[in-house]
Amino acid sequence: MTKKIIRVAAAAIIDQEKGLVLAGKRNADRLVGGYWEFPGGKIEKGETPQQTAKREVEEELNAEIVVGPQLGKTVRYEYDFGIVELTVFFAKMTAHDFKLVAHSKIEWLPAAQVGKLNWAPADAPLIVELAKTDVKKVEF
Ligand SMILES: Nc1nc2c([nH]c(=O)n2[C@H]2C[C@H](O)[C@@H](COP(=O)(O)OP(=O)(O)OP(=O)(O)O)O2)c(=O)[nH]1
Repeated sequence: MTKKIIRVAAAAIIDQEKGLVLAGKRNADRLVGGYWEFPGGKIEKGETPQQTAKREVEEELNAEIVVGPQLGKTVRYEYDFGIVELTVFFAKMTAHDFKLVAHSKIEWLPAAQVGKLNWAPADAPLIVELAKTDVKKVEF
C-alpha cells in the first residue's frame, strides 16, 4: 500500500539578539511523541506553508510570529504512519509571552547546540543546516 503524504510546515523561532532557537518537546501522547520539534503542523487546504506555520504557532504557543526565509530545503521522511514532507521557516516572535498547549516544554538554545536534543527523525537534515547558520544574520 502506498503511504499517505503528510505536508507539514513549522517555524524555527529565533531570538536574533541572543542567537537562540526555540525547540518544543512534543507531548508524549501525540504521534512522534516525546521528540523535539519545530512548532507547526499539517498544511490545510488553501493555505501557504507560511500561513500554516503562523497559524500553528498561534494554536500551539498562543504567540504571534513574523515568518521569514526557509530553513534549508523541504525534507521528506517516511514514518510507519505516512510520509512527512516538512518545510520549516525562520520566524521571530512579536511578543515574548506564550503558553504551552501541544508541548510538554520548550527550550531556547544556541543554534550551534541544537543537535544536542533528540529531534523528530525527519528533522535531522534541518538540524545540521541550523547548526551552521548564524541566526543573527537571518534577514526578514
Ligand atoms: N510540527 C512539526 N511536526 C513535525 C516535525 N518533524 C516531524 O517529523 N513532524 C511530524 C510529526 C507529525 O507526524 C507531523 C505534524 O503533524 P501534527 O500532528 O503536529 O500536526 P497538527 O498539529 O496539524 O495535527 P493534529 O495533532 O491536530 O492532528 O509532522 C517538526 O519539526 N515540527
